[in-house]
Amino acid sequence: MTTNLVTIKPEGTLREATHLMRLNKVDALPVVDQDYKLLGLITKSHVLDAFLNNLPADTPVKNLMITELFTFTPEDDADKTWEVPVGRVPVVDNEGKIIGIVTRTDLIRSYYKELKRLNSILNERVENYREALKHFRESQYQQPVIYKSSAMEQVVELARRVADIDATVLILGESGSGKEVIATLIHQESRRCTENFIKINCSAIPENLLESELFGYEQGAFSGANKNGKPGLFELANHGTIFLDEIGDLPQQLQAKLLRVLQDKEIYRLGGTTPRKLNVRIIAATNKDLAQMVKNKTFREDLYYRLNVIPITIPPLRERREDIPPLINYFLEVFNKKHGYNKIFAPELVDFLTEQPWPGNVRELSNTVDRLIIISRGNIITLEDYQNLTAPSTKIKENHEDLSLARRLDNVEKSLLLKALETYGSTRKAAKALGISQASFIRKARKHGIKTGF
Ligand SMILES: Nc1ncnc2c1ncn2[C@@H]1O[C@H](COP(=O)(O)OP(=O)(O)OP(=O)(O)O)[C@@H](O)[C@H]1O
Repeated sequence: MTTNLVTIKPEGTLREATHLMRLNKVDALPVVDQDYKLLGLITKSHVLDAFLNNLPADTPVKNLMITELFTFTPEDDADKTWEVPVGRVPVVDNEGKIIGIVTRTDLIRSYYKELKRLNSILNERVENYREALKHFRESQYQQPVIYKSSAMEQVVELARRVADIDATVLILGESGSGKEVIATLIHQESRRCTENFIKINCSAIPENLLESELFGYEQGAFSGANKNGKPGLFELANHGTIFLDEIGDLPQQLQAKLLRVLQDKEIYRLGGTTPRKLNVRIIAATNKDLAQMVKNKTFREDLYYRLNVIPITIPPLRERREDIPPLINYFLEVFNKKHGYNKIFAPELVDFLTEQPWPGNVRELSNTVDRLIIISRGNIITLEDYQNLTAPSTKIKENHEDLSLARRLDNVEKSLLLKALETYGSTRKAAKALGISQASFIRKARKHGIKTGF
């Protein structure tokens, strides 16, 4: 309601009323006595009628005002304004004194304000749900943890034990050894399992986008940003778990921010000044030697200790070869279903893969099973199928007596480079797996005509 009232006394004249209405841009004036008791109301149409009827300008308003008024008390619901047949309703206290006036314009203005406020809350909510749903769908495909070795049994047992202690977990292990699988297990076995499990690969997102991805941004934080602002992954993980994969690749500036989140349990969106309280369980993972990175000063020591509350180390597959046969069976089931086959491994191939030093990790084994299902002709996948897959060029050429040792070594080198690149997806990781520098990997790849993107 409007409390800043312009009123007129009953003795006030038509001239004064016209002047007051024009000056204050109002369409009506409450007529009050010296104690501000409401006596009546004079409106623009009364004034117009008076002049049309040639009433003199000094006629007192008490002669024209309406006295049969709709009024409200301060406790009345403003919505009642829509129920009365007039556009403005004076508000009076229990002594009959006027304390304000409610007009339909007032109502529309306040509805408009409220609508804008609700709209922005709604937009923020919708954005939150949309993002959460996206991540939820991505994590829909849940898979079991397959193992037989006692080494993995210990890992799984520890993961289950810490699942319900809300402490931060740091999972260490080579690339493709199953760190994400264990992180998922921890979330699923924890009290937070009905909430979001948000995964983020810190090395997969460009450094300049990572901060807004993690912490979100307020509206207008930067050009090109969503105009309603955007929640970060931490907010989406609220009450649930966030899995920070490849934490060793987190840029230094964000290491400081993450440390603050861990300490204060709140975040600031980019461009924001109000903190948002968070209740998120953090699981981090890396294939890097974080302790060494701390020594080299490329990873903050304080953050390392905050993350390393419960370390879980996953041994590489070559150190737990008993897991290979059940993993093969599991991947056969998955990929047979995917490709519509019903193939099996010949027992000697399973023995061969279990006995020979397996060069990769679980991811490579999974890729190998997938490809063997696709390329093998029969329903039984044989050792020969595997040899054809892993070193086709060397195998064929071995039959040619005229190949020199240098050529043969070249062929082996080429197929190793190709396989590493295919398995690890980047020259950096492939080079690391082969124990050579990235520059040397790229040089060798060029020599063999392998495209690396450089
Ligand atoms: N014990 C397991 N049982 C079933 N599948 C597994 C197991 N371990 C790993 N995998 C599968 O192997 C692949 C690699 O596992 P995962 O992504 O968990 O490895 P990672 O250590 O997180 O890898 P990166 O360091 O590259 O992120 C995935 O497809 C995963 O489903």
